[in-house]
Amino acid sequence: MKSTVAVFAKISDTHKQVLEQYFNVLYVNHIDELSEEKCQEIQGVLASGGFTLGEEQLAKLPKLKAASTVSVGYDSYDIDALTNRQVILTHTPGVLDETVADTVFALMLSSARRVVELATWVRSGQWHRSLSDQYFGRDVHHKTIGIVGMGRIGMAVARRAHLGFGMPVLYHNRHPKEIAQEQFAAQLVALDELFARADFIVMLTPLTEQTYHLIGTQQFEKMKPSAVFINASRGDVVDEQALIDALEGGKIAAAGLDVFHQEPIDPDSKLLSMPQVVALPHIGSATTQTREAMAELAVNSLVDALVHKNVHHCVNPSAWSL
Ligand SMILES: NC(=O)C1=CN([C@@H]2O[C@H](COP(=O)(O)OP(=O)(O)OC[C@H]3O[C@@H](n4cnc5c(N)ncnc54)[C@H](OP(=O)(O)O)[C@@H]3O)[C@@H](O)[C@H]2O)C=CC1
Ligand SMILES: O=CC(=O)O
Repeated sequence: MKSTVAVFAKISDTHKQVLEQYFNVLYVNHIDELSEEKCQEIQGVLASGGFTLGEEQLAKLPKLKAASTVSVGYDSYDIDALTNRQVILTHTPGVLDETVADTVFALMLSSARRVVELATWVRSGQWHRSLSDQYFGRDVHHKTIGIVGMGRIGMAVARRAHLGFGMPVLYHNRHPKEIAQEQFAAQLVALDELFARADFIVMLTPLTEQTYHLIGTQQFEKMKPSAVFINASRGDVVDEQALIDALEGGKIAAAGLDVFHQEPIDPDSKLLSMPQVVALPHIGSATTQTREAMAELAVNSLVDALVHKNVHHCVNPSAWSL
């Protein structure tokens, strides 16, 4: 008999067909849409990053064995609660690295060269003569990049920076990443040193108890006034009010942000009124190809876990009991 899975993520018909081959599939927007009876049947969940799965939701899903998120970050999933309940969580590392690195470079280039600000200026009919120096931007090539979180995506950013843009690479991790040293001459430095030396600072750590508000006033105070801050990790890795203060006070030159404390961001946020801020709606991995590859991986991991009793890309393998 087929087991039942609930799908909270938006997936294509191809991926729906794969799931339907193996499972009774319930497509839902929110867990509250499911009757108590239906919840009792659910053994698997497929959801997006940002989906909340903790004690409260687990209490409603007594038969849950596996959850699969169409994201690499899993900070909205309570791993201890899942592991205590012997529910495995799988995610989608690797397949999105190059696309997210492209987004990071889009943020670096657009905030340094004032692309959004000046494109808006052209559209509003203000381009009457050649540009005066008050609108000039800053170079990206050959400037120093500082990557906080030299993991899979950090490496893809470092490759672009080193090979494509001739940028010296600094990074900060808890552990040295020798391959980054060998391939990109990347130098491991303390967080404060990275903030003091880099012209472009790129946040790429996961959000954890350790990285919550890792960046605040103390780090922004260390930055060069000409430096640009990029966040493509999670909003809460940064104290957002401290970032606003640093931008307003001219302590840093600009920011390129794909992630925020609150998503979607409040349209009245001060960040959105600052011309030196480029704000994107959390689109790091949002290309058709990459989102398809992520969904495929997430669907296959769920099938593997529940049907073939194999576990791939699991963040809590100690929960494995299937
Ligand atoms: N904007 C977007 O759309 C996207 C955002 N993301 C975000 O990017 C994050 C990174 O993804 P990915 O590169 O695959 O993850 P990885 O696990 O490969 O890399 C994370 C890196 O962060 C470092 N790190 C972890 N904790 C700390 C800490 N306390 N201090 C300093 N460094 C730390 C790790 O090194 P070490 O263990 O040595 O400290 C590791 O090198 C995701 O978790 C997600 O939040 C991912 C995809 C898209
Ligand atoms: O933010 C996106 C992810 O994959 O994590």
